[in-house]
Amino acid sequence: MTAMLEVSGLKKRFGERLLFDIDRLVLRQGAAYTLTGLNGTGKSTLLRILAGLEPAELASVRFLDTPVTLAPYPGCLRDAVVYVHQHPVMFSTSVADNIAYGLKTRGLAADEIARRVDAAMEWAGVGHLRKSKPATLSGGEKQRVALARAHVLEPRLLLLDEPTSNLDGAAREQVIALIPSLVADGRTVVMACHDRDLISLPNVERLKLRDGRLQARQNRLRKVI
Ligand SMILES: Nc1ncnc2c1ncn2[C@@H]1O[C@H](COP(=O)(O)OP(=O)(O)OP(=O)(O)O)[C@@H](O)[C@H]1O
Repeated sequence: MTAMLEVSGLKKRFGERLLFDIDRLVLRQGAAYTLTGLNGTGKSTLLRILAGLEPAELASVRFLDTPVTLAPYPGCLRDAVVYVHQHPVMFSTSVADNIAYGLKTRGLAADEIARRVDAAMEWAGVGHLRKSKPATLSGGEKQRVALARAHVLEPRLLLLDEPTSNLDGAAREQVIALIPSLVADGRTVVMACHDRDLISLPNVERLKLRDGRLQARQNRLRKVI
């Protein structure tokens, strides 16, 4: 499978503290990964670095085999990588407006935006919330709207920070059920999480941050990368 993102020599420090030192990380096209590790090991920080939102020391970064910089990504890649925050911030207008926002900033035609927003809301099961104010949504509904808002942009790489945290029961299951379809169409998905059900989803590989290093686990094989 072709590499989507290849990062070498990634070090993150906060002041004197070296949070992690990753020799090499390769995320393949159309692959899904969970990023696990104890609290404070740096999962959110790593996602933010990969999203181009947080500076770090990097020896090299390649996106679809082209050398790029992170923080910031070049303009052409800003649309290709989407980060979904653990507690998504939304405009106080309506659910539909929030999902449409990114498409409007890209200058798409109004009928194309309407078509894509409808499809994304249906995909996430939030069509009935079209006119609702985000402040009135439950945690599970808000997370599904955030996923619809990311999905509608058709990113190549999706970085999800604890997509099921603070959810339980049906709300959690509804979010988990959306993940496999995100990987369709050759997208790459990385989810920082502690959720056993996400970790054990079929065809999801596990990246684990431990003692400042990143370990890749595939089935019973484990190697330090
Ligand atoms: N801006 C910052 N300045 C200094 N330290 C920071 C900063 N941001 C994060 N840290 C520290 O870096 C460490 C990693 O934080 P991060 O949120 O990435 O961990 P995490 O693995 O996602 O944790 P959790 O599972 O609790 O969400 C923490 O000890 C945190 O306090």
